[in-house]
Amino acid sequence: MLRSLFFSPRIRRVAVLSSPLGPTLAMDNNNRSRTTDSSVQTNPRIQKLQQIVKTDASAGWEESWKQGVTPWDLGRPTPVILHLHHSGSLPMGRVLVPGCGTGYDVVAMACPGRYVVGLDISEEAIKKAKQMSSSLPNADNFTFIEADFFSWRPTDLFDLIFDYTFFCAILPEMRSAWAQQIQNFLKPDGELVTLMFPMDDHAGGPPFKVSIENYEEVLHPMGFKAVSIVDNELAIEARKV
Ligand SMILES: C[S@@+](CC[C@H](N)C(=O)[O-])C[C@H]1O[C@@H](n2cnc3c(N)ncnc32)[C@H](O)[C@@H]1O
Repeated sequence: MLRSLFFSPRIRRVAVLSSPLGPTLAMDNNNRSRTTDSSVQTNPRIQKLQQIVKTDASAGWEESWKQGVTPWDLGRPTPVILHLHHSGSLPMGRVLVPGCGTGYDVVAMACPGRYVVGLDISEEAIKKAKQMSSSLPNADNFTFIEADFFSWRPTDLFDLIFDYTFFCAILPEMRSAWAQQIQNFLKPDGELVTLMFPMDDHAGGPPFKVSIENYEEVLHPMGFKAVSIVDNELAIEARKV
């Protein structure tokens, strides 16, 4: 485990889970990550994604879904989300998953008492998410919405936002706007849980490299403080950067 931090309950909380230290990843005392892992840069499917998305960030995502270039898609819920759900560690109420993709995590967290909204800019992604989930027994506990996270206006605020591979998918210059929307969408005592990936040294994206400092830089001005930063022991092998 890296560290756990607790702050006054009056301060908006953010729970951050980082990927575990991979064999080539080192963290110094300031938690700055250094790694020589180049898997993100050398993965041909990620290179293809970057070619598609760099032409036009919004149309590019739709195109990547249409072409089936979705190297991030696990085909199942994120293991740590299942663990947090089954161990009763997630808040009930309303949950938002921005950039939800096929929506496995949306479905995994949805239950009586917890209504989950999956949001994605891609029509094709939302179509796939609905196809995957419409006949599930908990279908009344979630919904999928096609919208741009940066211009969307929800009718009700959220108790929890779960961000996984969305922060790293957007252009780094959009990160302040991301934090502003997180602030806009959460209830005053709401929580953000985000899995930090990829914590490496590569250039370009998506996925763009992230660090704890990158999150703090945009979330601190919004009044967020980390309450917990822990290794994600359940990260799948390819995401251990
Ligand atoms: C790297 S994928 C992650 C998908 C999902 N979170 C997962 O882990 O399987 C990023 C997703 O964000 C969506 N996206 C990109 N920009 C967006 C935006 N401005 N608003 C909403 N969704 C967006 C893309 O269509 C894509 O499905």
